This record gives sequence, C-alpha cells and structure tokens, in this order.
Amino acid sequence: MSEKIAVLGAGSWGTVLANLLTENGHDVTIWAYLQKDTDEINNKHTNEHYLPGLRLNEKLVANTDLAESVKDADLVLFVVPTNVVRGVAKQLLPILEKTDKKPVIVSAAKGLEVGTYDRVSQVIQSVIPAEQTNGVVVISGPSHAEDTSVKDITTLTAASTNLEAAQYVQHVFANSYFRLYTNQDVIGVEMGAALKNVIAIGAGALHGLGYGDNAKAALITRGLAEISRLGVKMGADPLTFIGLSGVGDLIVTATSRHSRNWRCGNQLGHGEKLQDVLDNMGQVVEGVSTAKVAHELAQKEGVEMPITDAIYAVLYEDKPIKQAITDLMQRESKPEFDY
Ligand SMILES: NC(=O)C1=CN([C@@H]2O[C@H](COP(=O)(O)OP(=O)(O)OC[C@H]3O[C@@H](n4cnc5c(N)ncnc54)[C@H](OP(=O)(O)O)[C@@H]3O)[C@@H](O)[C@H]2O)C=CC1
Ligand SMILES: O=C(CO)COP(=O)(O)O
Repeated sequence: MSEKIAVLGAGSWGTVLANLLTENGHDVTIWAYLQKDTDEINNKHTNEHYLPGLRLNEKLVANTDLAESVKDADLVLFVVPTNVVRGVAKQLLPILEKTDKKPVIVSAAKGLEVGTYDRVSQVIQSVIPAEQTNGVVVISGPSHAEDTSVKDITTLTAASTNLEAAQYVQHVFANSYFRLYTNQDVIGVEMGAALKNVIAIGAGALHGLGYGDNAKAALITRGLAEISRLGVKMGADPLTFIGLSGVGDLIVTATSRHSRNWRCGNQLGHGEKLQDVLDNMGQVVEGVSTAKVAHELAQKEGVEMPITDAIYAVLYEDKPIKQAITDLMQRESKPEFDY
C-alpha cells in the first residue's frame, strides 16, 4: 500500500515521522512555513536544527505551500505545537473544501489548548467538519524523536472512535521498529499524552535539585494517579492510563534527557529562570502551557491535582520549588486510593 501523505510541521517529531513514512514507501510531502527549512530538506536532506546528524530519505519532499502539500492527500498528519493547531486547521479547511478528497486526519501533538481546554482532536474537529475527512485519529505513546530517528523500537497507540480509520493509520505507519495498537478511547489517550508533560517538568526539577530514585518513583506514581483522576472525570476509560499513552509515555518523558519537558524542569531545578529556559530550548515545551490548562480545568471540574497545582505555582507564581515540595509532603494524610 502506497499512500499520498502530507505532514504538517517540520520540527523534530514531524521530520522523523515524515522520514519514516517515506521509508515505508509512501509519497510524502512535509510542510514547513520557512523557505530555508524546505530548501534544507530538499537539497541537503537534513534538518540540522531539530535533528542534528540525521540524513533524511531523498524521496522526502518539503514544500512551503500548504495547498500543494496536501493536494490529493489520503492522510494529513498534524505535528505542530498544540497552540498552533487551530491556526493551521483554519488554513487547511478552505483547501479541503475545494476538493472531493477526504483525507484521514491524524494528530501527533500532545497538549491541551490554552483558553478552550480542548484536546487536540477536539480543536481539529471544531474547525474541520466530519464530512471533509475520512476520520480523525490520534497517535501517541512513548516516542522520543531521537530514538525513532535511529530506528529504535517504538510503540504507539492509534486512537479513534472510527476503528477503521485507526486500523488504516496502524498499517500506514507500521514497520519493523514502529508498532501501533488501536484504541477507541480518544479522551484517555489525549489526556494521558497532554498531562504527562506537566509531571515530566516536575521529574526534571527533582533531578535538578538532587533528589533520588524514591522521590522520582513517587512523583511518577502519584502523578499518574492525578492524571487518571482528571482523565476519568473528562470521560476516559481508566484502563487507558496503564497503556502506552498513560504510564508508557509518562515513563519515557519523566525519565529521559531527550524530553524537552524533563530538561525544562531540570534547568529550573538548577535555579534557571523559566523564560531563559524556554528561550534557549529552541523547541516546544508543551507542559508549560498545559500546566496552566490542567490547573484551571481541574479547578473547574473539582478534581484534586496537587502535583500539577504545585508545578503550576512554580511556573506561573514564582513559587520556590523546594517550598512546593515541602507543601506537597505536608498535605493532610489520606488513603492511597479514593473509591
Ligand atoms: N519531539 C518528540 O519526540 C515528540 C513530539 N510530540 C509532539 O509533537 C508536537 C510537535 O513537537 P515537535 O515536533 O517535537 O516540536 P518542535 O518544537 O521540534 O517543532 C515544532 C514545529 O512546528 C512548527 N511551527 C511552529 N509554529 C507554527 C505555525 N504557526 N505554523 C506552522 N508551523 C509551526 C515549527 O516551525 P519553526 O521551526 O519555523 O518554528 C517546527 O517546525 C508537540 O505537541 C509534541 O508534544 C509527540 C511525540 C514525540
Ligand atoms: O512526547 C514525547 C515522548 O513520547 C516527547 O516529550 P517532550 O516533548 O518532553 O520532548
């Protein structure tokens, strides 16, 4: 099966996925908005800023023109930061309206939109009507671009309420090192994907401050408890949080130096200022904006998220991290599980 695919976003994950799909035998165009980025991919077959040292497949084509990039596409993959998805979807809609082609739309972004609290697939579906697509699918799981780029084993969830669309995506992406499992719990998959980024900032901060393995395991475990609590309140299946997009992605993000969220937290733990950290990262740190959304959403829904609230206070209210940790440890004693 060879499909026509448009990848929207030429950052680290977009480039790796576009390269993988090209090597799977598909006809892939990657859309970037800067001419210098498309020139580099087309002429040098590299993307040095995001993936230093990686040689891309020469059949991968880059284009700055969105209409040309998505022309006749069977599948359109969104891999831009969460808070720009709506703007890109708005640019895509009039292009889709001019053709009879209805692509499967796939989202790989992990976050919750500031202001609306929407999950990424909700953002896409609120802009692009269902009749313009052949289904909307979310792909998510423990998957650092750096590892996948060197063909290290990677497993993901392809989540959709449209099982046929999820199975289609499963087959388009699968190869010897990239394996996908279908899941129909889109809410759980997207909530796990977004909220783990916040906990990963906390894990990096613990490391930066010199805390040990017990503290890190405590944060991951209690972090998962509150991710599940908010996710279930929003309609997720609790089982999803012990899957790839739950504990799987939490482990990879909260324990790895590849994670931008973990690195952000680590630098905060070393005493750096948030704005300096973000300015120097040169890549999206989704957990920072999602911490604000999760904090507000949890308050609105009456869900207890003490770790997320603590990370919010550090990021947005200048609370010293050590004070945030002390306050968390001195909370009123409680049972491990609230039934
Ligand atoms: N990196 C990873 O390992 C993984 C990332 N993800 C998720 O994928 C999403 C994208 O992440 P990632 O690729 O790492 O991000 P990067 O920061 O590496 O790249 C972001 C890309 O989006 C582009 N972009 C930014 N603003 C706009 C805009 N307004 N219109 C069009 N393009 C824009 C950037 O362009 P420019 O360079 O010009 O700024 C860049 O090409 C995130 O939600 C992330 O959580 C999911 C799994 C793994
Ligand atoms: O989602 C990811 C790995 O699964 C990437 O995490 P970061 O955005 O923290 O790098």
